[in-house]
Amino acid sequence: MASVCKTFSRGFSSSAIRQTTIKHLTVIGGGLMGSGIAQVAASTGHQVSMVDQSDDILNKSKANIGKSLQRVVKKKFADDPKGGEQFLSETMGRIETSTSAVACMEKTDLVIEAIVENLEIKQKLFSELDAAAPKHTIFTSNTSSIPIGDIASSTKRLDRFGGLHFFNPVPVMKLLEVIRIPATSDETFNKLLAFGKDMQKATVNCKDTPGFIVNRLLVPYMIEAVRMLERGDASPRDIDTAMKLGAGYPMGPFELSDYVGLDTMKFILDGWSKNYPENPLFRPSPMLDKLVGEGKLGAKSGEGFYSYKK
Ligand SMILES: CCCCCCCC(=O)CC(=O)SCCNC(=O)CCNC(=O)[C@H](O)C(C)(C)COP(=O)(O)OP(=O)(O)OC[C@H]1O[C@@H](n2cnc3c(N)ncnc32)[C@H](O)[C@@H]1OP(=O)(O)O
Ligand SMILES: NC(=O)C1=CN([C@@H]2O[C@H](COP(=O)(O)OP(=O)(O)OC[C@H]3O[C@@H](n4cnc5c(N)ncnc54)[C@H](O)[C@@H]3O)[C@@H](O)[C@H]2O)C=CC1
Repeated sequence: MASVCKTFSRGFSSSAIRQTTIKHLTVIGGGLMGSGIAQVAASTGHQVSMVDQSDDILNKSKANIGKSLQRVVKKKFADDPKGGEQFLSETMGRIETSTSAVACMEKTDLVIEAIVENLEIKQKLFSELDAAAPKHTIFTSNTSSIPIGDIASSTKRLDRFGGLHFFNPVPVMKLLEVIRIPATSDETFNKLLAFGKDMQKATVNCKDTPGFIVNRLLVPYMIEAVRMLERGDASPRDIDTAMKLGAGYPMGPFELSDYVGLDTMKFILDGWSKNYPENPLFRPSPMLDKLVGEGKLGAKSGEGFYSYKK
């Protein structure tokens, strides 16, 4: 049943017709991506359960969502502070937190998984959820690089499995890649596309190919920048300046690497170099391995290619 819902997300109209019957979703992982997905889902009228491994992490995730919403409110409600307060409290009120994904399954229409980029851990999670979730519940992963089919193979609901790949920062980036595996039913795929519209994202249809569309092009570009640094051809600052001023990118490749997380970059590269050893674009990077080994994961850890310590 279509219903009218007020939405306030950045850059879009303030009211929209709801496209889907997805009312409740469970976002698993409250990190960089999960918290952004939970925020946008709640601000577009969905009830959200956000799951992570501890209450400590979840409290930080909620605090980050609060900060990000303040930025939205500052802009959208510049002349209406009361409306801004109401929007903030209503949005936060739609997000509940839990340390048990299984416990959230009973009431959920859609699962979006945004945990660590590791196939075995994702498969273990989904096989547990498959046993607990109602029949109609659709499962999706926000993976950057792992084949959706490999993750889905841990469940018995291949027709109700797909990929929803958001971009960082989720409240700002307008794109959503919607991925289908051969077994995804038309009904599921159409529901995912409609959900993307409800989230006020522009959707593109993707096959389950490595990196889908964006990362198949972006990962080789970012790793080539690291290899340029490894060869001593130019400094991170000069490479970043060159790509921003010479190619119009909002961030240079080193700023973006620190922003997405060097651990995530390494997980992607390790997976692809193992699966496609013949492709030189995907071979490991000693510099990336060293930084991650030293715990330098980018902005989130205070240091990566650049330092963020105050
Ligand atoms: C080898 C492996 C590599 C791949 C790894 C996998 C990654 C993936 O799977 C897929 C990805 O996500 S790839 C990353 C995609 N994201 C990008 O490329 C971001 C590039 N950067 C930007 O767009 C801007 O610098 C950015 C928007 C971030 C910041 O913009 P500015 O520099 O202009 O800074 P601000 O003036 O602070 O922000 C501009 C407007 O955006 C609002 N904003 C920023 N962050 C926000 C946030 N977290 N929440 C809410 N609002 C936010 C900010 O308020 C401002 O708004 P306006 O005042 O309206 O302009
Ligand atoms: N960082 C980025 O720019 C992007 C990342 N992605 C993908 O999104 C996923 C998450 O990435 P990030 O948010 O960057 O990672 P992150 O490291 O910021 O957050 C991951 C969260 O998952 C939690 N977690 C790990 N195992 C869990 C489990 N079994 N149950 C519940 N929670 C668990 C962790 O405690 C952590 O809070 C990955 O698959 C990544 O490839 C997709 C698009 C962009």
